[in-house]
Amino acid sequence: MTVPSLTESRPLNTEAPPILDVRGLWKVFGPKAGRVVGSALSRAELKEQTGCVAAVRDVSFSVRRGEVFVVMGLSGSGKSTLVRCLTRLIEPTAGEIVLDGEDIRTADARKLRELRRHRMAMVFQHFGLLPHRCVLENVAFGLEIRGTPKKERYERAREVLGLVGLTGFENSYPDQLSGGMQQRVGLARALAADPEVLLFDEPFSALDPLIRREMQNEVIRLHHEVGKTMVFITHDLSEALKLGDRILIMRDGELVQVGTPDEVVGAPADEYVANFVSDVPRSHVLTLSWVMRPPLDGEPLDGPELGPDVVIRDAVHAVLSADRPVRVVRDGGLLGVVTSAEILEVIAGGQH
Ligand SMILES: Nc1ncnc2c1ncn2[C@@H]1O[C@H](COP(=O)(O)OP(=O)(O)OP(=O)(O)O)[C@@H](O)[C@H]1O
Repeated sequence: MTVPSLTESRPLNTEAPPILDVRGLWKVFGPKAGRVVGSALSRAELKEQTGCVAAVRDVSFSVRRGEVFVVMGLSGSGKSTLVRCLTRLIEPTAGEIVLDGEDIRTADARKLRELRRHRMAMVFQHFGLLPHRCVLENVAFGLEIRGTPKKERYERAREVLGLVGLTGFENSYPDQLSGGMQQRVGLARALAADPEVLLFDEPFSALDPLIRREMQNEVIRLHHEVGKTMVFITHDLSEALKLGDRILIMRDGELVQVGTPDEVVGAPADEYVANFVSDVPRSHVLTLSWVMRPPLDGEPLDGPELGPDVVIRDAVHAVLSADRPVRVVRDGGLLGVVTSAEILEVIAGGQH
């Protein structure tokens, strides 16, 4: 598999308050859907006995402000349904959705429109651009609907086009642009409204691999630059590991695990996740905190220092070239030590 590039470890800000809280969310398609909520039957049994499909089953999670939160799972696992439920593009069958203190489930039509236009913008796989409008007008479209005066909305559109690297293409039409560029326009359009949360529904899966990687890097860069909260759907594990601060893994509508990339790879919740991550080179994802150990009696403690969030791959040279154990230190406190033995065990272990 493609190896995610995690040269810069990104310690998660666990202090950040949640911006989005989802509790006990269900979406059941089919007749008398409400009756299926709470059922312990498997998806297949439910389908057979009730004719209903439980696309999302009792899913709860919180997204922290400024986080890139990835929802990952195989086709049919319920990712799109889950994310569409967040803005009620699909009406949930049961559960709570709270955005920054506001209950989305009880929002009226006016509030919902405002929510979709201003607060949670979606970037779709198939761009959804207006073919007869130029790039500038496409990006300004959301602001136009919102009643923003022309001068102001064009100014904002130019600003976000600059952010996504499309300055100079304002007057082009969508069919004059490559897929990657069209998706940049989609991204700019979502950013133009300055939403609190950006939702991405498999935005890059129609792009060829090189462009896809370029767009992933673009998302990382934009995230550093604008610091937006992002909920990103993908079925691609390497994309999830590359982009996610945390990853929610779904199977058959259910949440299987939520964790940071190193948690998902280092401590898979079950066999399903373990199989998923079995091809990931552990040294590229696990951090020193996974391999450090307490110092032994008499072991020298004046070796070089590294932080616990440094990815093993990036620590290899420092650890192997040190003639003393590397001290793993946070805020001046010694957490443990790492020597060549621990590093080589991960590398020699290959996939395991
Ligand atoms: N409108 C609908 N009516 C009935 N069943 C539906 C409907 N929409 C989705 N489903 C079913 O719900 C389940 C979850 O679908 P969903 O599209 O959310 O999965 P996904 O993980 O996003 O898959 P993909 O990556 O293929 O889009 C699937 O079994 C799908 O067939």
